[in-house]
Amino acid sequence: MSSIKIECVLRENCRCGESPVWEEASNSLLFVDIPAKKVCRWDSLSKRVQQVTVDAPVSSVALRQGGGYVATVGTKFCALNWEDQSAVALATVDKDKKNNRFNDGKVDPAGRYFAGTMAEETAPAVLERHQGSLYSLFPDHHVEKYFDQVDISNGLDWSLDHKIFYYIDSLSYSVDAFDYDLQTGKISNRRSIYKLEKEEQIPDGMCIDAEGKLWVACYNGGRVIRLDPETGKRLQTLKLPVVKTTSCCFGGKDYSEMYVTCARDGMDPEDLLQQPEAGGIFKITGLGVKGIPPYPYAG
Ligand SMILES: O=C(O)[C@H](O)[C@@H](O)[C@H](O)[C@H](O)CO
Ligand SMILES: [Zn+2]
Repeated sequence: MSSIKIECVLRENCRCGESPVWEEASNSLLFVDIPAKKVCRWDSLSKRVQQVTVDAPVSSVALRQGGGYVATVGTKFCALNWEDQSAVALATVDKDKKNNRFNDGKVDPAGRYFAGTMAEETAPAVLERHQGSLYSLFPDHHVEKYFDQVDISNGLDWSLDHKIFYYIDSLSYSVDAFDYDLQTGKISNRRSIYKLEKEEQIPDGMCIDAEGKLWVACYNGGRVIRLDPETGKRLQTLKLPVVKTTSCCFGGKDYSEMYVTCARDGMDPEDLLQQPEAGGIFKITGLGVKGIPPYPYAG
């Protein structure tokens, strides 16, 4: 039995930290602060943070093949150039929905950038329902839409054999699976693989580990849970000293560490006193299981 250690490695005071992504080439963790319109890069060796500010809420960031990054900014899929701090639109979605923005996004094993949308929140988890959709940006920059009627498009990842796509629409309180066709990027046969228990609260970001199990950050639940998608059973619960845990990824040496983002927005002054690390970046070691490298966008 390994001994699990959970520490706040960066007190960043993110309003809503999200989309942690490990960049092996720079030993860095990328993440965003959605309402602060910031993409951050934390160098795990120097412990320094760099940031790029964009002109709209930025909900996800991903690596790009050939260098640089892609990000979802407002309702745009963008190419992000770190050196000149520019974000250039590659495609726009939900043009008829002025109150929408993108939320979580991630690249599939074939290099397509998947991301879903939602109506802007008036408070955490308070928003006009059924306004979101799930999309992907193909390497040739065309966009495909999968479905609409989404409340809060959130965590996503693919099984290790690339045959299943896992997806969370937060207000369904369910982790869902689809059959996945990697060749075409098509999804089918939606089903629920896990329903959250009441105390687990709202399912948010998610990632898969090298054993094919899913790790789901529970917003308001102050925890990350490990699920077996085959049996539908919860295998493990990691409790954090902050309640608004938003997402997780593996990183560090051989992807043996887990990084967790969280939010401050929606907390009252008393909560903030009790959770001074809210909005920080947490590192979890000693899990005894590794993750897999993130896939880069192929366009
Ligand atoms: O982190 C995200 O994915 C959203 O953008 C957040 O706003 C929370 O998920 C939401 O508030 C909880 O439901
Ligand atoms: Zn999220």
